[in-house]
Amino acid sequence: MKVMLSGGGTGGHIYPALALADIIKEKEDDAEFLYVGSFRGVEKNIVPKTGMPFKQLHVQGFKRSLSMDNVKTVWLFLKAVKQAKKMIRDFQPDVVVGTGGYVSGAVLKAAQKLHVPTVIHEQNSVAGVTNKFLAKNATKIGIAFPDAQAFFPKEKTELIGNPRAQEVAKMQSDFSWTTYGLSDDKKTLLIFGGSQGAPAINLATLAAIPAFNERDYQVVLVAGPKRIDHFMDLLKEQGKTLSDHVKVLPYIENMPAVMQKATVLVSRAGATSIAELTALGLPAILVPSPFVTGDHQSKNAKSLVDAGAALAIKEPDLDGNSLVKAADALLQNDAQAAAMKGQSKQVGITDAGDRFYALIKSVIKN
Ligand SMILES: CC(=O)N[C@H]1[C@@H](OP(=O)(O)OP(=O)(O)OC[C@H]2O[C@@H](n3ccc(=O)[nH]c3=O)[C@H](O)[C@@H]2O)O[C@H](CO)[C@@H](O)[C@@H]1O
Repeated sequence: MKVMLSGGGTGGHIYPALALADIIKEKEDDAEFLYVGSFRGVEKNIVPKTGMPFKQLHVQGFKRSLSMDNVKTVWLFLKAVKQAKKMIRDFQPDVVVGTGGYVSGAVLKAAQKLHVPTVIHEQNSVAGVTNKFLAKNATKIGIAFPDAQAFFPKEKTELIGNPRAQEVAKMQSDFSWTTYGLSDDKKTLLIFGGSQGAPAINLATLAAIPAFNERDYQVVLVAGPKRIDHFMDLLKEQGKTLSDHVKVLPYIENMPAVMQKATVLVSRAGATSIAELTALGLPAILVPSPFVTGDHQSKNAKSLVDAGAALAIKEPDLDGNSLVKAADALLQNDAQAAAMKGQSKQVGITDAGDRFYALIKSVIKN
């Protein structure tokens, strides 16, 4: 099987594509892949490290206001479609899979024009702009939340979950907290704000540091590669220090392995993070980002809160006190954490990768 993958911009679009590739490789060891990403998104840092062949296109997003930049966006898009067509003719994929982000718009549009089967994956409960644009001509559409069905033609849409969930659920983690100078015998609160870190979560954690320094559980904040320096500057300015059991990191490469060893998670309500934490049944405190299309993170979070699988704190209500209160509620109350774990597992779709693979197989012409 020859599969062209495209998804870009943020980790939430990239990791599902990579998880799908791993599942295909497990089933067909002669499978071939080509990943097409953008020059701007984080895929340029993530994909080459996997050893997968990687090509890039220049694309950019639309501005919401009237702007000359939008003329450039259209011009870049048309140019990218042309270049993508050449990549498709050279690689001759059996199927082209798009997991969201502007670059996947150009790549799948090119495939649709060349009559190559296309499958799109929507990770959120609210469909993204690119997937809505591609849906009409897509061969099949895989969704991760039942609510997303409303955005797509019913006859070609299937609830498959997020393949990253299966990857995380199956992984045998040999990660040890000693990697970060912590103990494997203590409970650990892992805090991260999506793949890029979140200022509001970082600031609340900063305010909570004196309390966390006093707790008997460990705390790890992943501040984000571009945000950690600012966090450390503020920490110094405020005259605060980190105790031995509180750590701040820029990014965690092997997040699925690390998540397996966490006790409670504080996270944005990005689709991939949710797929991962429900696959593990990890009790979570979700802080939905208010800055995303259609407020989809609040809807993602609500579906978990309604199921008793997570707590949520709205960003305006998030501060040091509310963060510590929610963390204590789960880390100092084993019964509540255990109940949430059970509910979270109920929500997770841990065979999402197998379902995605079946969907891909169903569109390939023999
Ligand atoms: C701000 C924004 O537009 N966010 C969107 C983006 O999420 P974004 O990419 O920020 O977040 P997601 O929660 O979907 O995914 C984050 C991914 O990054 C990984 N990770 C994170 C931190 C780290 O240190 N290491 C690491 O590997 C997580 O394990 C996860 O796999 O795409 C998602 C999927 O369409 C959407 O639901 C989000 O609303």
